[in-house]
Amino acid sequence: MKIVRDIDELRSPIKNAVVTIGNFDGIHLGHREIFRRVVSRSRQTGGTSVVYTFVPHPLKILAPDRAPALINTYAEKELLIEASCIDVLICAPFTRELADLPAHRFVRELLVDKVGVTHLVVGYDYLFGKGRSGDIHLLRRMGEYLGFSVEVLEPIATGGEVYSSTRVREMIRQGSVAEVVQVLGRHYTFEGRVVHGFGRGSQLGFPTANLKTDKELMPPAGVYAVKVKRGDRLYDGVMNLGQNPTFGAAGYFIEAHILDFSGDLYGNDLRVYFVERLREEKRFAGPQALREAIQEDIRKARQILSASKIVEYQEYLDCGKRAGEEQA
Ligand SMILES: Cc1cc2nc3c(=O)[nH]c(=O)nc-3n(C[C@H](O)[C@H](O)[C@H](O)COP(=O)(O)O)c2cc1C
Ligand SMILES: Nc1ncnc2c1ncn2[C@@H]1O[C@H](COP(=O)(O)OP(=O)(O)O)[C@@H](O)[C@H]1O
Repeated sequence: MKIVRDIDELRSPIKNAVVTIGNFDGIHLGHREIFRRVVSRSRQTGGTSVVYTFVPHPLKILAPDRAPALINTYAEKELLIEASCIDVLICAPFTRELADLPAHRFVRELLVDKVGVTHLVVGYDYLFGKGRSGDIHLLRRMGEYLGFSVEVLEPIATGGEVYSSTRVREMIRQGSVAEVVQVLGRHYTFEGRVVHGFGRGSQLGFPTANLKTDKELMPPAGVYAVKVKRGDRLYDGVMNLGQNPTFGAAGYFIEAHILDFSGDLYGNDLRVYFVERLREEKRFAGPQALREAIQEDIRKARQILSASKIVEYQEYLDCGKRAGEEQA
């Protein structure tokens, strides 16, 4: 996948560009259906599939107070879009000037003149341009005289509820990490680097890798059954998010105990996949009561994890095979 970080890098329009535009935070199953349409159309017409998105998320510039915690880091978003078999990702800087560009100028000057759109795929409620005044009617009208077609996707739902980034955020905030798989099509995950904690874990008998991450949206405090990826290996684990109230600690810690593992992890990058929430974080009477609770957490986690298979980014990266299926 080619990544364009500045629209002016595009010296000439992209050949037969089949484009979708949006923020795509979460890359949930609704987003993936949009990408699937873009890829399938570009393959039918010998064109180029293009995702046009913005960095940072527009609300971080326009209304930082209302900007939500992002589901994906920008690095994860790139990986997931690549894994959706897109040819070109435009990650354009979102600036005040861009926000002030009237919708019709955005279409003519950027989408048509710069990107070279021939077919545009958008969701039913897509709004864009200054004051969000551009909508699918404007796109269709402009498409007629500027020579591109517009495909509008109806809302895609599961269990009577439309897939949306807002719904994913609500589920994660509630700790519904098992249920969110139905909306994301994969497990909720983040990456972190192992840093030093207080050195209590080993004394407890359960050393924990304390993680530092730039992930914005995390599930609430509590204990979770997780899978932990280190290099190419995937381990079962238990994770605690919270303040470690048993030790009266102040702060917020993200820590994983990896089952059946011993070794030094400091400085390693680990990717954690949330599989199921086990319980709330509690204040125990002392280390012995906490130790017993962790033993019970591990027992439950083993049961859950032995029966669960996680879906990883790499498993989406099957573009050649999917192209074959579509032709068949
Ligand atoms: C599975 C698991 C469950 C935990 N549950 C709690 C809890 O309910 N309450 C609490 O105070 N600490 C809990 N902890 C966190 C321990 O207090 C923490 O791992 C210990 O203080 C080690 O901290 P350190 O990494 O800074 O040395 C849990 C840890 C694990 C691995
Ligand atoms: N099974 C394991 N799971 C997590 N970390 C482990 C494990 N075995 C060894 N370690 C190592 O032990 C360290 C954690 O020990 P701990 O006593 O909890 O110290 P800290 O307070 O620095 O986290 C981890 O960062 C890692 O390097």
